[in-house]
Amino acid sequence: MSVPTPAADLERVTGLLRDVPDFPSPGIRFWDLSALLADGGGLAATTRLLASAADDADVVVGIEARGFLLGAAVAHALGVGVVAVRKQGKLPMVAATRSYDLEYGSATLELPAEVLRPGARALLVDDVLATGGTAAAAAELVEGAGAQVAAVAVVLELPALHGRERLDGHPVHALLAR
Ligand SMILES: O=P(O)(O)OC[C@H]1O[C@H](OP(=O)(O)OP(=O)(O)O)[C@H](O)[C@@H]1O
Ligand SMILES: Nc1ncnc2[nH]cnc12
Repeated sequence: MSVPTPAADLERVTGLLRDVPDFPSPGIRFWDLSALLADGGGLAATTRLLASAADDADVVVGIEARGFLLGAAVAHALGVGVVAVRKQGKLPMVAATRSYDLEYGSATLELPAEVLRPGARALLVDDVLATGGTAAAAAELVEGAGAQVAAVAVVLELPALHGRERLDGHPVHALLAR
């Protein structure tokens, strides 16, 4: 069977994206990838499209929690490993910590110690880029460890929240914008 075209992949991703009003708080339009991740063809299409953001990356960094699912799939597709950037308090050995605000609260991310090689080209993967607080914190953690951000790849960008502007010119590869 032939590999679907990027246009066919994008159509499949678009058709499986859901939005939910007033979650997790009133006024937030929440983009839910559950149906996309649960669909084998949809997950494969998403993985191919995200992996094309930086096919020369030598590690993927997946951001908790939804970025873990996508990050591991993208890493497997690229034949590289995945580093899980976690919410505070989950890792036994921590290289560095960054706090940030997002659309509906604040959070703290941690990079595991001794797994990101200095000089590595890291592809950051997450589901949504909204205010950019999460991706910017992850990028700072990566760079603080002496690695480079090859690109930030997300399924969905919310351009009204200007997340891209917080990413210091790092290439952003968003499959869709809403
Ligand atoms: O661009 P930002 O405004 O920072 O928002 C984007 C982040 O928000 C969501 O994660 P959330 O913190 O809700 O965590 P979860 O994936 O663990 O549910 C999403 O998965 C991104 O990581
Ligand atoms: N509106 C939204 N939908 C899903 N994830 C998000 N992360 C931040 N804002 C979001």
